[in-house]
Amino acid sequence: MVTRRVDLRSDTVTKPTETMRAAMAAAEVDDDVLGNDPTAFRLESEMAKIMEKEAALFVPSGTMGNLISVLVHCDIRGSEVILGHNSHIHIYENGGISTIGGVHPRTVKNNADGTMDIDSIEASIRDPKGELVYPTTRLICLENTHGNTGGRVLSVEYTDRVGEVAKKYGLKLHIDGARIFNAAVALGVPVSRLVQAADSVSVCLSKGLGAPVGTIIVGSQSFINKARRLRKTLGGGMRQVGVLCAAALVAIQENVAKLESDHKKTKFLADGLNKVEGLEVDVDSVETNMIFIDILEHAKLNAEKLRKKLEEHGIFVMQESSSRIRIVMHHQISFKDAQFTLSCFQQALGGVHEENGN
Ligand SMILES: Cc1ncc(COP(=O)(O)O)c(C=O)c1O
Ligand SMILES: C[C@@H](O)[C@H](N)C(=O)O
Repeated sequence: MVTRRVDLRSDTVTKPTETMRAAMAAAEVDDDVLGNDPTAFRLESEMAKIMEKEAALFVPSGTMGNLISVLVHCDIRGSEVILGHNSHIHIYENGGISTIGGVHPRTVKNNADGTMDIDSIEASIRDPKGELVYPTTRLICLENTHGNTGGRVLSVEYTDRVGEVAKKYGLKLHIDGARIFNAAVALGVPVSRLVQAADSVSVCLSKGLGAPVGTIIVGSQSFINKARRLRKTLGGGMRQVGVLCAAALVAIQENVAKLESDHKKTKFLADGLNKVEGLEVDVDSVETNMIFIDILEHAKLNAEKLRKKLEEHGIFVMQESSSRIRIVMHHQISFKDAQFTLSCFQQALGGVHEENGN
């Protein structure tokens, strides 16, 4: 009977801490549709201040945060958004910006580091001379950290340069900042500086920050006023939402400081896994809390069998393909859990290969 559970499927799996549960139970609440739930107001004010934007809005999920942000910026029919071909908005949000919002996606190739080449972004902006036939480019979306490239960090300089392109062509810039705090901690910069060029940011509270639910979108007061109305249209207006916001306030107070340790545990595990027989990890690309593990041809087990074998020991990972597994670290994984996880991989696959072996 396995008693230990090491859940590395995602940083979305964390459970509310005791302090979060106490804060939820004691939360001061009111109807957030009819006015302002006082705890929601506190959270929104706190996040607007941290991100150095005029205003903020609590929404139920990162998907809704991105959808609302894109739809506010692209509120005219025939709008087009430039985004990464490997971005969360393009791949994991059911095409909501198009199916619900009628916004046309124009994808630009994501590089291995999560960026899109600036000249490719610029070349993808529609020429106004063709407005009779072309969609109209209105928005550029970045994602920081970038999930599908393994939690890669976009730099301040890169973000500022994309912001300059947006300004040059009269476009808006949205950042899917589901893990923006991980990026800021990895860079050692204030999160407000990292998003300075953005007109809007969607910040997940329910990922590395460890809140049970929710996302905050930040931007100008005018943007947030429109976002609040769209949130209601989408059914995201909630009543005594302070119960959830109270946990998010605790998450911000307690867990931002733990992100650096999450990254260290991730790096330790990546280093160790790269030495396991039959596995390959691009350790240099591990910058935050994610690891993509490639299962080599000659490995004793394929991804499916390895995932099942690990589950026998209470270790849960995300299978990305027949030959790739993803691990996401979070504050409820201890360093000992990371060591235990490594030993289970070693045991399942037959030990450690030489440093520069297969
Ligand atoms: C980069 C990124 N953006 C957005 C989301 C959507 O967040 P949610 O699952 O809360 O809808 C996720 C989900 O984990 C994500 O990884
Ligand atoms: C899979 C994806 O939707 C989720 N955001 C995660 O990273 O776990």
